[in-house]
Amino acid sequence: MKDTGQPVIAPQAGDRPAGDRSAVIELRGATASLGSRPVLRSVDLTVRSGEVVALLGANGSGKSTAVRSVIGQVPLTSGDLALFGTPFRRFKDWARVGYVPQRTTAAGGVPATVREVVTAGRLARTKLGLLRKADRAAVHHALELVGMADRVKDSVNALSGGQHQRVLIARALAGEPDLLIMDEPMAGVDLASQEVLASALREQVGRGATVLLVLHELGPLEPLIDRAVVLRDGCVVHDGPPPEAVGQHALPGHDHVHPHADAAAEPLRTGLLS
Ligand SMILES: Nc1ncnc2c1ncn2[C@@H]1O[C@H](COP(=O)(O)OP(=O)(O)OP(=O)(O)O)[C@@H](O)[C@H]1O
Repeated sequence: MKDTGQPVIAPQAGDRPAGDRSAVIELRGATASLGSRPVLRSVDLTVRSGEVVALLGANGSGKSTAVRSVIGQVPLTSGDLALFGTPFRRFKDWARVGYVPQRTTAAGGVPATVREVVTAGRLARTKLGLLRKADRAAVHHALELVGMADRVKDSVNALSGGQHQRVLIARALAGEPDLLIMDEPMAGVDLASQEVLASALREQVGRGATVLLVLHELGPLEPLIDRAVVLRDGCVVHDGPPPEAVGQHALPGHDHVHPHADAAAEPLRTGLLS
């Protein structure tokens, strides 16, 4: 196990045996286009039960498209996808999957409360949409995990960007997913929220969830990550141990323009894999 200088609270990546665990996500030769532009080019990506995999790459390399194809939002033009061993077209068990999309800066039009948003993440687990005691407990636990249990009655529009992101993550956690997919969960999130999210994720890993994360840097999640898959121009160029904490920024030719910077501001260059 790496000495990260951080307190060890829950299992770290190296603690979990690789074994021959079953594939939770299996993408084989996946090709996808957006408009006329090929965005994924024969991507192979396998995530096994209990693994935490980071999907890395420069802006526009196809990371979001890859995860959106896994949840069926972007159709594959060729290749195969299976979830929990079931071919995608027959897969119905969406209650097992939690998804946190890439954060947008657009304010929501409907002023939902924190409780409403997080409860929405539990609906697929309920019977006929009726919340039982266990459902309410799962919603409360998810809110506690992200440190938002005292804000249940607040409108999500009243929250900071980091708090808003915590609520979206709580929504995904409320369903107690076996597979958690998050697209840049730390982007635009303040340091305090990043720490809260890292510990929430640690709890998920501790209970055996499988996790696929799109990241532009490993940051505080680094100790949890088993494997990194790096995309470049829609192709997998690395599938193996995660780059060292500063390694990805140190590699030659890296230049990542942060996607969430204020459009009017000078782009923040973090130097990620390109
Ligand atoms: N709706 C769309 N129509 C056409 N092209 C698109 C669309 N959405 C994304 N693209 C293009 O597809 C490519 C891959 O985009 P994608 O969002 O998957 O990359 P990414 O690696 O997640 O990038 P980022 O780090 O900026 O989020 C980019 O060149 C992008 O401009």
